[in-house]
Amino acid sequence: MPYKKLEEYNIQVTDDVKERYKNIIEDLGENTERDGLVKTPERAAKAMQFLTQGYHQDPVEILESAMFKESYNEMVIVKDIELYSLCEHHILPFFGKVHIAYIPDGQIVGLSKLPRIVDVFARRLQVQERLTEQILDCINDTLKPQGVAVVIEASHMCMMMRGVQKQNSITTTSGFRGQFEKIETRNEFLKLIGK
Ligand SMILES: Nc1nc2c(ncn2[C@@H]2O[C@H](COP(=O)(O)OP(=O)(O)OP(=O)(O)O)[C@@H](O)[C@H]2O)c(=O)[nH]1
Ligand SMILES: [Zn+2]
Repeated sequence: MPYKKLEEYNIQVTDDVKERYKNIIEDLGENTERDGLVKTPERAAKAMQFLTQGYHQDPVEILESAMFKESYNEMVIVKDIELYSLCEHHILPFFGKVHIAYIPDGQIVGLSKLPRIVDVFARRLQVQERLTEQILDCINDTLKPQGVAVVIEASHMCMMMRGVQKQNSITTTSGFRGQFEKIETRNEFLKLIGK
């Protein structure tokens, strides 16, 4: 089942993670018996399951559920897709925007499926580079378009709240397949997304 609903948290996982969060919160110097914190281990366990639900979802199934034969063979761009993911080194958020383009080769995909597969890969422990490639490869291998391009611009909380503490740096990653390996096509895409 591709989309996990809030009531579908795994009870066993919630219980296990809840107990571990309780220990972590106490180790960090807090009192898990005080009013505001009594339910926090359970809330955190559910939040983390939500934020990592991508491990249990199938992006190929999502794309294949809405592919349609069409002769349109110009560039299709969905830009400014909101991104929220977790850096695998610190388990802190990184967030920003994803821009996706593809040139169909006989079939198009339902537009909403592109942000949906972004979420499937983003809701895992990630690095921005791998996230970029996974989105790219999934579209390329499933839809088999003439070309596909992905650009991600993101800010990493692990570089903002801690570590180097740089508030304004933005990391850009990109990947291009097929027609987008040609400089003119790539430039047209970059121009259309305002880069
Ligand atoms: N390439 C890449 N690096 C990331 C990403 N998210 C976080 N990092 C980096 O992962 C690195 C982990 O480096 P370590 O030296 O092991 O960890 P650390 O001591 O906490 O490093 P600092 O963040 O520099 O304090 C850091 O440089 C992070 O900035 C990502 O998506 N891609
Ligand atoms: Zn990090």
